Amino acid sequence: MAKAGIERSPQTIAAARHSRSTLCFFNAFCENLRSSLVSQTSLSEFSLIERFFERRALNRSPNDVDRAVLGIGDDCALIAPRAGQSLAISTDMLVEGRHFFPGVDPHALGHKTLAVNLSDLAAMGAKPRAFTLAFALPDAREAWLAAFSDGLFELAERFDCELIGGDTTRGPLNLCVTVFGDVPPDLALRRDAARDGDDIWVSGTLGDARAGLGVARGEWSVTGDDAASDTATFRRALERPEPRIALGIALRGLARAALDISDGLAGDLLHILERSRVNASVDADAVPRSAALSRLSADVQRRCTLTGGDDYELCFTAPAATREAIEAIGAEVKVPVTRIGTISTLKAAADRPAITWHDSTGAPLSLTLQGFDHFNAD
Ligand SMILES: Nc1ncnc2c1ncn2[C@@H]1O[C@H](COP(=O)(O)OP(=O)(O)OP(=O)(O)O)[C@@H](O)[C@H]1O
Ligand SMILES: Cc1ncc(C[n+]2csc(CCOP(=O)(O)O)c2C)c(N)n1
Ligand SMILES: [Mg+2]
Repeated sequence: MAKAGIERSPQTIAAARHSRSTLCFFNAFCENLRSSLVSQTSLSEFSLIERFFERRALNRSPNDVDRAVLGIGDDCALIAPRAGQSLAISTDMLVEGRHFFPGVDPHALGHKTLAVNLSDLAAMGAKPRAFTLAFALPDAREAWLAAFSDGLFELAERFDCELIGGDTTRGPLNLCVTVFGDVPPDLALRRDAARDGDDIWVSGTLGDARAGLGVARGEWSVTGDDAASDTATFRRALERPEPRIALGIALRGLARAALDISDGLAGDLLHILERSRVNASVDADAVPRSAALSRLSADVQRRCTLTGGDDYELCFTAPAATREAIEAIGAEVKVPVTRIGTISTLKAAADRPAITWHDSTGAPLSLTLQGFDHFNAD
């Protein structure tokens, strides 16, 4: 919640102009201004914060008991932990060229910046409460900021998640959110809780976001009668993921381990296995996919569903005795849930946890799959 050192007062500017002794200061001020966040034709840093972020953050009832004790405007925000609950905290950063293409729709970017963070709360079974937003912008364009903040706050308001602070600076486009949520500590859906015999489930469908990335990069193309709507499906999945908050909360006390699939099923499921010290057997054909993805080649489907990142669906394990309850929850929160495999014990305590893949006939598949890795990325 630091503030960049930009001089704002017009009186200070005038005083500097009329004093030789302050000439150096005035030169420094001019230099500062040149390299500061805003050009003379656009917004100042603080009017930008006030107009596009602080005003909307305060657009809530002052009597709302869920609000922070102290929000935007001080050196720190203050939030009080709730009785019997832990604060779930997570940070995710989006960098232009790494997480999104230059020139992406700013409304979609605002949505995704918060959505990927809320998704981590969903994966813990936590209820969103507040967030901070730190960003670097190359320049302060009003239309861009208006669309970005609309996309951000439309999602924040849907999940009653309050913006309580942040940091604003000039630089290559980079957006970082920290989210805070509430979860009773003994009901949090942790990665280390999978047990022998658990079913492995995923929500929604997997692979559309990776299919959208492949289309945008020209790795494959979409053809046929449904080309326009399939392309729109993939693009929507890539740009506007839906955090599965209601599902995560409903799974408290039923699911054992959970995470959100940001780096691809193969890599992310392995995180559960490593934390829980167990193996998994997965039916690659059972992994749910959209009708649009089913129209791409079998190879592309497998690559997108098993290794594609950016889906933000939940992968969770649960005892077989909870199958009906989990189906009922999926119906209640209107998110399809699909069983794709089973957890088993390691053969020897020192073994590295692994996933064995098979097809719908049970025939083993020899797949070498890797999740998204920033330093070894696909
Ligand atoms: N620079 C860092 N310092 C400390 N902990 C980190 C750092 N980067 C990541 N972590 C921690 O490592 C763990 C895995 O991080 P990761 O970012 O892969 O989370 P994820 O939920 O698997 O993926 P995503 O980033 O897509 O949400 C988390 O507990 C995270 O807090
Ligand atoms: C332009 C562009 N290039 C690549 C991708 C794919 N991608 C980037 S980061 C990531 C995993 C989640 O990130 P993190 O682990 O940092 O949360 C994925 C799947 C994209 N969306 N846009
Ligand atoms: Mg996660």
